Amino acid sequence: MPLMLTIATRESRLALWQAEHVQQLLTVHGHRVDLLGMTTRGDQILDRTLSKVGGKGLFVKELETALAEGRAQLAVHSLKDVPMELPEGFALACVMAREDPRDAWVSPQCASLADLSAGAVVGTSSLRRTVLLRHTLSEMKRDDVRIEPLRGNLDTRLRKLDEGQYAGIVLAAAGLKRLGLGQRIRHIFSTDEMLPAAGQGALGIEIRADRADVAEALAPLVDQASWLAVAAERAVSRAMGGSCSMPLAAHATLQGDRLHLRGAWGDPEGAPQLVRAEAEGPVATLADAEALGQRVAEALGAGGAH
Ligand SMILES: NCc1[nH]cc(CCC(=O)O)c1CC(=O)O
Repeated sequence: MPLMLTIATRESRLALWQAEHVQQLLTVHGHRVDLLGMTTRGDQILDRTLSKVGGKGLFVKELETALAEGRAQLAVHSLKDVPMELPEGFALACVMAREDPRDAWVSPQCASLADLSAGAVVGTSSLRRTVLLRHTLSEMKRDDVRIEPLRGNLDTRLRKLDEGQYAGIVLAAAGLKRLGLGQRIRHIFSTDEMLPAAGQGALGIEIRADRADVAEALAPLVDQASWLAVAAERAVSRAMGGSCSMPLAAHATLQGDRLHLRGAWGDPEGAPQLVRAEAEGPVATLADAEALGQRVAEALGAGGAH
């Protein structure tokens, strides 16, 4: 049955692209879809790293209020920014086909980390990227390179790079590609070089748990392979008490019916070594995928991650 739907969305260029993408797909399926743009606390606070001001929830709370009040029926999220546990009454109703999950190196001067001059500054605020970069730079004997905070939406981050505040920055390839900025990518880190964040590159759609009709409308947009992979990744974060204040990477790939999941953890204040773990097995359901995530989390914990 065709529905009249409103998508609550943040107003960054990336969030709007993502909301419009879902709007288009639902329109093709016969629904009438409007957008409701809103500013979240996470968009307003730009001077502190997210882990210090309350983490991922900052980007979704206002959107959830709009769902609760019936001003909107869907919220489209970068799954990476969605807390592991949704509040009572909300559900993740759809995970869509994943974009490139990897991290990208963006730099006007340096084709790769190897080109960085002595004492160069690299920008990122993600604890995960920080510990993975420190690990790689330490292996390259490049402890002179400094990693400094970089916040703001994609355009802001690129502007800060272009103003010369950083020699290079690390961003999700997915966001750059979605906004047609793929030509700014100098190098895409392989998942061996830099293990992605749980959910990176995947879009998730949140609804009110009591809206079975909306869930049904979203069913054609679901990509089950992507959902299995991100369910396993998010289970690693969840089992580790995850928030974005955790220097944790988790990435899964599906081959046939077998999911291969890798996790990595680093101590932001400690040695540049990483704790790594992986698991592999057949998955038919989200619960199977989550059990694999649980195993990797336990192995990371046994290896010293906390
Ligand atoms: N934390 C911000 C954020 N959330 C999702 C993306 C990229 C798109 C995605 O992962 O789907 C980004 C930007 C970035 O990390 O460079």
